[in-house]
Amino acid sequence: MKIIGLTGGMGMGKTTVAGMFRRAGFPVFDSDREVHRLQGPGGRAVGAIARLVPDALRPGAPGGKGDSIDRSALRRAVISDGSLIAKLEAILHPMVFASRKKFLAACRRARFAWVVIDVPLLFETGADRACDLTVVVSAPRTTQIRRIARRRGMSLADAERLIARQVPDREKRRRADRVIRSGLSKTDTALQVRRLVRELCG
Ligand SMILES: CC(C)(COP(=O)(O)OP(=O)(O)OC[C@H]1O[C@@H](n2cnc3c(N)ncnc32)[C@H](O)[C@@H]1O)[C@@H](O)C(=O)NCCC(=O)NCCS
Ligand SMILES: Nc1ncnc2c1ncn2[C@@H]1O[C@H](COP(=O)(O)OP(=O)(O)OP(=O)(O)O)[C@@H](O)[C@H]1O
Repeated sequence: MKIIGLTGGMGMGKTTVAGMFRRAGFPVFDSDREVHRLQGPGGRAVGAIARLVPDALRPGAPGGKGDSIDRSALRRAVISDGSLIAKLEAILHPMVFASRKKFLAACRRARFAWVVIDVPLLFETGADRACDLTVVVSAPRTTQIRRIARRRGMSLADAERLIARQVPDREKRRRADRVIRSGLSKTDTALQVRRLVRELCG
């Protein structure tokens, strides 16, 4: 089984491209979604994160799945305390890694030829070393900023801080085996994905 490592800066269109791979029949592991699950009701990271940022604890409803993390409160805390993101990553990354390992083992058992792991910090965490092909989704900076601005709940200044923790787009493009350009229409992006899928699967 071969692994495609999919990455891209915030707002570049990674999740959209991952969806295109999924529709083409590839199993996809979505790291952001896994983080959200770990922070969601009864999630495994809730206790440790709540000890770090007590204000982010959202008590569960009676009879519900349990406590969860208020992501907006967590985002605000991350933004006001520069040392917090590294502590948060230290809690979450080993958990995400363990889930990814399980996902890959299940895909291997099911005899998939190719799978996709969608990892925002693919190069930053060294996850690229486990991949057979790395793909970066990239758009011009102005397009990236416009897309982030459109998303509710995150100001441009907040986005800039997370982007600053990411390997710059130019460096990602240099390191990746393939670049999917997402600066034009989604139809154009889908065409590039289709071309790559055809090349990989014959
Ligand atoms: C910072 C948090 C609270 C922001 O939550 P929010 O709901 O606003 O955003 P979401 O989780 O959907 O992430 C959106 C994008 O932000 C960027 N991003 C998220 N975490 C990080 C990080 N630690 N470093 C750089 N960029 C990041 C990525 O491009 C990601 O795709 C949250 O992302 C988080 O808990 N991050 C720490 C875990 C982590 O490192 N995640 C990255 C994938 S493993
Ligand atoms: N050609 C395109 N290819 C991909 N996404 C596009 C394109 N045109 C517009 N978009 C839009 O860009 C926005 C960001 O895309 P998406 O959520 O897939 O990015 P992302 O890289 O996963 O972002 P983040 O890292 O912040 O979670 C979405 O609203 C998506 O619909």
